[in-house]
Amino acid sequence: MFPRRQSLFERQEFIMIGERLNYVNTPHVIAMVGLPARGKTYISKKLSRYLNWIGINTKVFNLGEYRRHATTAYKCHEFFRPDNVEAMAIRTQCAMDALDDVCTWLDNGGEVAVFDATNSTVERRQLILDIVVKKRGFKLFFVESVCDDPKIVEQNIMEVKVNSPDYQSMGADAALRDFLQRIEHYQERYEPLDEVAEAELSFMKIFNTGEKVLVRKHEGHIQARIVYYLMNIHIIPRTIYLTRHGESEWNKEGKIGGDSQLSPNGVKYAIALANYINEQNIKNLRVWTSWHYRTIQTASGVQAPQERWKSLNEIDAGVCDGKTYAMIKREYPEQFAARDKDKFAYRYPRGESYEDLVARLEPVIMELERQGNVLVVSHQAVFRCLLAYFLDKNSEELPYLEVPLHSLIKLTPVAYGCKMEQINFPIEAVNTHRPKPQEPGYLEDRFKDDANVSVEGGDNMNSKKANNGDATLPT
Ligand SMILES: O=P(O)(O)OC[C@H]1O[C@@](CO)(OP(=O)(O)O)[C@@H](O)[C@@H]1O
Repeated sequence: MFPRRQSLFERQEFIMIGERLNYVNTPHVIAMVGLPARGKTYISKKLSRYLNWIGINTKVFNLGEYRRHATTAYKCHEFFRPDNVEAMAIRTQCAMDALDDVCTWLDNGGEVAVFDATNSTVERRQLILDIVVKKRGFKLFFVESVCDDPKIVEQNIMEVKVNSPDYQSMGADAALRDFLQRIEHYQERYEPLDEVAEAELSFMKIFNTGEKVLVRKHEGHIQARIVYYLMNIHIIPRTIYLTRHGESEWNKEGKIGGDSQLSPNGVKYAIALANYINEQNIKNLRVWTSWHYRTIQTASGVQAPQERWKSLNEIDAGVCDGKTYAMIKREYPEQFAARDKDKFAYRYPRGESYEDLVARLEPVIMELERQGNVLVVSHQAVFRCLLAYFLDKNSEELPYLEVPLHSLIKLTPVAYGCKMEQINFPIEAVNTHRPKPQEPGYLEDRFKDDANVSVEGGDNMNSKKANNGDATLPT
């Protein structure tokens, strides 16, 4: 019905699909290497979240969980002594079981399996190589985390290990002591990945959480992406602030897309936001906005260096740009129904899909990973994609995540994920969230018919008073 759009995004997606198809034929095992408390689980979970977000079906297999399932005898460091023959047999069996599950999962459509274990001896890595590559024909890439900074190791133990199921009924100090002894047992037999002795392996080594990185024999698109991603992440504490622009004139009218100005309430939000952020005195804050007028206007009072990102522009609604949902339903009923059926994959004619948007936002995520404190001022669909990355939401949930106007989202990295706080500013704004079909509100008047659309006031929109929330607003 609509002529095919020749955009950069389409070309990118074509390349990605091509590579994905190619890649699907050769599933990967990413095997972690390193002493306990070196951030292997952190890397595994984070990598898995990223790969799933870019559309590569990834799952983590954590050997500790297999061990806890197999026996309760691990509650003391003695279990991990290399000369504890009985325990060693259990540990080896657990590794075999986990690798079995890894292979079964990859046989059944999985694309990347992350094997989260110490894999700290040449012998164990050879075993993995035999099973994964020689017997099953999968690709194998090792990721070793090397850390000789006692402060980082102790911080890791206190943050995640003392609260692990291994130490449920033990005090923090006793757990720390026991865990340090456990590390010593591993240290006795630890053989770091060796370029010469293990010349046939593909791997990367990350020293002291990214201070230095060594990459050897990585091959193909997927390994290149993993290497690039892991080179960019850091663990320095920081906060990412996300906010949509203030309410725009088109938001009030229920129109999507465009480049309209802020409404009077939107201007109030811009002032309140700037006051709030400026009062916080956030260290080395950077501000990123899209190229749209409404985000630039919203961020204009924030005192910090500002950058404009075209990648942060709102989803391109193509032929539907400038229309209300009711108009789209009337003028393009098939398109409207198709979007409701699969909102993530649906691409607006001559526009974009949420899937396209994720691809467009990958460089933004990469740069956010590298940065310290950042305030991002962008749009509803863009933030759904970014939040799905940070909060590990799948592609079905993603297009329906709630990102109301006039609220500020604070994301702070914690142990294995992200803490999210939302500050709702008490400034009125329309509600632009369209619920899923069959959910309460789907058939609300504002989506049914546009006969009552008021160009001046947007009377058909459900005006929603933002709740007072936990905001401490400047006076
Ligand atoms: O994917 P849906 O739910 O339609 O939401 C995206 C829409 O949100 C809007 C508002 O309706 O974003 P925004 O105001 O943040 O720029 C539209 O411009 C955009 O098309």
